[in-house]
Amino acid sequence: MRLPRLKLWSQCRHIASRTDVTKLRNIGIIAHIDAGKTTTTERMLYFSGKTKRIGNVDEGDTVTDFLPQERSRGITIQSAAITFNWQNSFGINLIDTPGHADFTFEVIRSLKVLDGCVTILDAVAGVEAQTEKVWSQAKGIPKICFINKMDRVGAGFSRTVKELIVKMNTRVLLINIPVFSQPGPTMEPIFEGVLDVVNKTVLRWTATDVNLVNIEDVTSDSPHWNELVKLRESLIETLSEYDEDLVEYFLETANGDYMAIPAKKIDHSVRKCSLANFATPVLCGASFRNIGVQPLLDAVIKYLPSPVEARLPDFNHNLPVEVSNKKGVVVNKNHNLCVAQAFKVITDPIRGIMVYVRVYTGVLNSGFAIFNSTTGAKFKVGKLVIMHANVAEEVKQLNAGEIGVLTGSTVSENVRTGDTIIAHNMKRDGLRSLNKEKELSLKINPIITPPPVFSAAIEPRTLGNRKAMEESINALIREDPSLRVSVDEESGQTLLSGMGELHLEIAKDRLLNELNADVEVGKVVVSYNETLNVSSPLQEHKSEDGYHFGIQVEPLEVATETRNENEEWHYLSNDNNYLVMEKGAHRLKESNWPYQIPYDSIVNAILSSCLVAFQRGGKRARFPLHSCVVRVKSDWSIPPDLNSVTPILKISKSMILEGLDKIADRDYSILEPIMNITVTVKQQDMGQVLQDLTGACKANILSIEDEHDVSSEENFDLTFQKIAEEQYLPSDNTMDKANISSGSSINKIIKALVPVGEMVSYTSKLRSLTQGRGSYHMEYSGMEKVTGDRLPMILENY
Ligand SMILES: Nc1nc2c(ncn2[C@@H]2O[C@H](COP(=O)(O)OP(=O)(O)OP(=O)(O)O)[C@@H](O)[C@H]2O)c(=O)[nH]1
Repeated sequence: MRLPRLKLWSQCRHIASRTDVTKLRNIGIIAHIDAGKTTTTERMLYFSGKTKRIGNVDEGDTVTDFLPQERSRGITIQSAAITFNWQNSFGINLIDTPGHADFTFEVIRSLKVLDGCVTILDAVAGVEAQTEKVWSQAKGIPKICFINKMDRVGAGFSRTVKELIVKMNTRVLLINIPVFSQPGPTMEPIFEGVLDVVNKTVLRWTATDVNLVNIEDVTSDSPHWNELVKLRESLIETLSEYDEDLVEYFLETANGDYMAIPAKKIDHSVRKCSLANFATPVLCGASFRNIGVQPLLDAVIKYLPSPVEARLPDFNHNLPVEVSNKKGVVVNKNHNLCVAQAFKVITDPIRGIMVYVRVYTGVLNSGFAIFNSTTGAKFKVGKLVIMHANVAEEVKQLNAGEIGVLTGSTVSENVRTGDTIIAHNMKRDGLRSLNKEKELSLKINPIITPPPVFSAAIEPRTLGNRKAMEESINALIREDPSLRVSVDEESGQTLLSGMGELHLEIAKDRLLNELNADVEVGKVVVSYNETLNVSSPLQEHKSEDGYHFGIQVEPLEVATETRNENEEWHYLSNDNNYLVMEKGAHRLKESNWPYQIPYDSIVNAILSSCLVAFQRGGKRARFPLHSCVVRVKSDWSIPPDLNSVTPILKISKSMILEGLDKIADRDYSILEPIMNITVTVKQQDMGQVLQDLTGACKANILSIEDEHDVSSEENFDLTFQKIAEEQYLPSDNTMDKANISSGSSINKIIKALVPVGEMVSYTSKLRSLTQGRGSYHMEYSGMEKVTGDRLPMILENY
């Protein structure tokens, strides 16, 4: 046996090359609440040399959770983007996302611009509900799994891996597994390091210096040898299912010896499988104890894609896209075209509005003219910066693949979350030389926001404060488009709506304490909607001065049933409403356009009318309309010399409203948000919790399972069940001992569908029902029509 050696896992001193796109990784950290995302991010920043001390969530001094509300509550609310370096000249742009379901939108918009993900799992809790959700949202993005909290009593590495295979339907590649020391026969094993399957070493972290790692080669006389042989065999067998080159090497060069394949060869093969989403590399550690984070960073570089290997965004036009290591992504064969997407807006107290963008192709230069193809705005970009947590580095340009920030007064009115921006790489005012029809109208498909489920009324304390209140609400919404504001036409009341109670609570907190708004916030109520049961009669408008429109309002399900390729569907808002333009003669719009006003402007004008009309609400209780469609018949026309969209706006708005008025009251239905809830309780509390769910909460119980029991999985796929059974996994010694010694009962998981209105303040209710032993996770499932005795109850309360 060779003697162990000490490695100083020195902090990265190299400056990443900003021009070599193959050395860039844009990654996100995703997981269930409290899995350890922020703790892991803090360690990554420290080990990369970006910070000089390690911040802790529990002490409220982390770099990425810098909002006062994040620090005081110990949770992530906003995703934070940070840039740091690792290994020889690699740059990592990392986004730490929130785990709470109320902030799902933050995760969705981050995933849109990321090329790879690190999924963090809590080794005790296993694969939790929100992890399943974000995993499915990150479909198609290569992922690495980090099984964290291996130091906790009850940690189960293999049990968690098994859940991962069955619940996420993925093969796994065990890159390292936990190593424990056993202080005494009756004592708990202590997690101290990992067995590195690829490099055939054991890594032990020293308690005295977090940067020092004790590395021991595993040779045939080592106690870890037998385990390593089994793990290597299993790893190579899984890789061989995808990678024929490895099979060839294994048979011909390594002579069928699993231990003879060099680490480089295996890493290359793992990368192939990971990029193809064939399997998920799995590592483990305990970030809080600084164990396992450096190998995780190595894995990010080795197994996750660079921007040229990543999937491309969905563009609205089918333009040719070429990808090469040297030139990166080139759209429409135009090397001068820069396309970027804004994915996050924040208001910094010193720098003002900051817009985070991901550049997909070309170069974004400071001081150059930019075209926002989503809104049609043209402006000059001010300063460009790269964010290192809350420290900004000013740069002259952002290259393809990079994530950076636009600042300056011009960006605040001109860019919102989700907008596509176009620029010329070389010329300050080069927009005119770009192709108008194809390049300047190129859009990355927008980020769809989920609908809000709760609202609260907001009133200024004094009448003179209304303007200041509106400005503060606008600032809040600019940062978080999953918050929504609406004004009731009749009462003039302003309603702020959000994704959950916590979401609104944080919004209220920020409004009062950060933006110093002098407002009164009402109690939280459910965001009900209304929908149509029947279509409106066809409304026709024909005037001598050349306007002709045929407009009809329909329930979404009616429009979906008859949907065909002669229709153009435009998504309206998160209320699941659409505008359908029947194509007809206007299909020839590009080659033979008879009007002065461009087609897109006409559509945008009608979209605005739809929004206003749907927001006015239905006839039952004036709740905003949901799942409705405005259909514009194909034979519409406008005066050819018309140069303003105002008349189109006016005509279409009044036609939609007339159509809605002609539908009888009884043909409107109230819709309520239905939530998917997962409650985790001890066996002894289950009866009471179930009784409350089915009784007071009107829940529809979907299933009751033992925690970690994957045999009754809903998405149960026999192939992956078999893969899980065949996967070689070491025994979970801490978990078994923990269960035997504490005799703790297994948790039960109740899954149900519940109307959101019955879940207000459920956190405190569950706490009292279970003496604080229960927990739950809730997310939006969909809207359902309210029937029976719930209907008069809802109408009475409004
Ligand atoms: N024992 C142990 N505790 C850990 C470990 N990593 C994180 N924690 C603790 O777990 C709790 C949650 O950690 P966070 O890093 O805030 O988790 P998160 O996933 O970022 O949480 P949200 O952002 O709110 O979703 C904190 O109390 C951490 O100290 C670990 O490796 N071992």
